[in-house]
Amino acid sequence: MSALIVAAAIFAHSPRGLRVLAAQRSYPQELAGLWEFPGGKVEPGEDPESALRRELREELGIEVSIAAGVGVVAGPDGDWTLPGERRMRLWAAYAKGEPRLGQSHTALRWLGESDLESVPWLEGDLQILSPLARLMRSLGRP
Ligand SMILES: Nc1nc2c([nH]c(=O)n2[C@H]2C[C@H](O)[C@@H](COP(=O)(O)OP(=O)(O)OP(=O)(O)O)O2)c(=O)[nH]1
Repeated sequence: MSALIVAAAIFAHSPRGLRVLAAQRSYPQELAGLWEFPGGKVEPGEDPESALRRELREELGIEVSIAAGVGVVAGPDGDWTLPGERRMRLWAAYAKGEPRLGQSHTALRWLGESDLESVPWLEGDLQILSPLARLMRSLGRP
């Protein structure tokens, strides 16, 4: 069984439309500077959604509510396949409160669906950008 990573596409409504939070990794050196969905590894014995909530609390100091009617942003096989025998489960969520920059990241940025490609994402996340843009268009519609 490959290691499960849990992460969130955290949305916020802004006057210019729906935005999603991208976070720039601070470590390890080979990933530093690349952008990701905040999250991390599930610890032994932890259920995935609790792991997600713990990571978001630790990394950004926020609680989230999972987006009603969306839940998980699924790939072709549900969880997304990442390089290095990893899988990632990605939830659509809304932040309660403003995310704060912690030790894990060097920058946070709210991106609209048309500027998702304006930052260099981790390689495994590139497959998610088009489905995410589609989801953002549908969620952003009145
Ligand atoms: N959080 C996150 N990790 C991702 C994404 N895409 C992607 O390939 N990964 C990879 C990078 C890492 O190899 C792995 C996540 O590990 P991590 O180092 O963030 O996990 P963690 O917060 O539990 O870290 P640590 O305990 O090792 O410090 O998954 C993504 O969008 N978000």
